[in-house]
Amino acid sequence: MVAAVSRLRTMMRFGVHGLRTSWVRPMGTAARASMDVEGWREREQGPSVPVEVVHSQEVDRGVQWVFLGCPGVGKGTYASRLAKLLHVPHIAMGDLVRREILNLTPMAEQLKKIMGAGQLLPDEIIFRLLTKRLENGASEGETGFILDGFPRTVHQAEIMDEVASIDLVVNLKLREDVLISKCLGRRICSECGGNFNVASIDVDGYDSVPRILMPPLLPPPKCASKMTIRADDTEDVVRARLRIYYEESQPVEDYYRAKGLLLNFDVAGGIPETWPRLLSALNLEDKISGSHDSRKMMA
Ligand SMILES: Nc1ncnc2c1ncn2[C@@H]1O[C@H](COP(=O)(O)OP(=O)(O)O)[C@@H](O)[C@H]1O
Repeated sequence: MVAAVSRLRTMMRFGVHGLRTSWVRPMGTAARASMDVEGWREREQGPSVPVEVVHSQEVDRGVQWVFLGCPGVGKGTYASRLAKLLHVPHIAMGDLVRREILNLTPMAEQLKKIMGAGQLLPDEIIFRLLTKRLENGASEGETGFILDGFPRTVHQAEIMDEVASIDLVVNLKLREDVLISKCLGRRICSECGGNFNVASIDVDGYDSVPRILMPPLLPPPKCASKMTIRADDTEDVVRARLRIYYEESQPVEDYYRAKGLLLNFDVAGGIPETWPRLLSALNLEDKISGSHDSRKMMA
């Protein structure tokens, strides 16, 4: 992990000092917003010191997994539970960006606008936020991660491959009508940050597609009056995010499939049914059966 962070930081420095095309994708695709990152660069880059790769070999590290899947599929729900179970951090790219916006950094308004339109942020911003998060984690002894929301493009996946070795990619799947309902039902507690969902999903199956039943995940009374809705969870923006997912992120599935790392998993119900099925698909049932944690994670 320390080596991965050092490599990422080294690549970023090369990027900043002239070899930028090696990792910053040209702007201007339909999905990618362009923004002025000069101010960001100056503030974030810090002094240009040589980076030493501290560990050449990593032993006994935690898992290095990636969660893929459309908006609303439940990446955060399941990645966070698995991260707890496997004692690694859950690193959600969207949360890192939202935190940056809350910190009122000089870039906040631009970030907000791009996110609000459902577009992808420039790679430079994403890599800087991720590097910073991984560096902080490495300094606290973190040795693995479950990434959620990164990589979102083949280019990001290629860069990731150069800095860390991904063990497994879990690709969550759910039909589109349900994804939209789930995004529109999403609520976040402004105080504790807890994620809830007011959508009550019960859609008939057809042909070989099974019926899908997902009860709402309602907040406890202490959070009920503090529910907020993400600015990008409106129907138009959710549809735009889905389009961008199909265009930019679905090829990432093919990328990892070709490497033999992709595990497809159908989310076909609420957490109590899906969580044990996911553990079984990951051969992790023995990690949890009968424990107190098991009951907590199914809620
Ligand atoms: N890897 C990334 N590359 C570019 N932009 C990103 C990335 N991850 C997150 N973002 C930005 O943050 C927004 C929210 O991300 P996230 O919370 O993961 O949403 P979702 O629920 O759509 O998976 C994205 O729509 C995009 O604007």
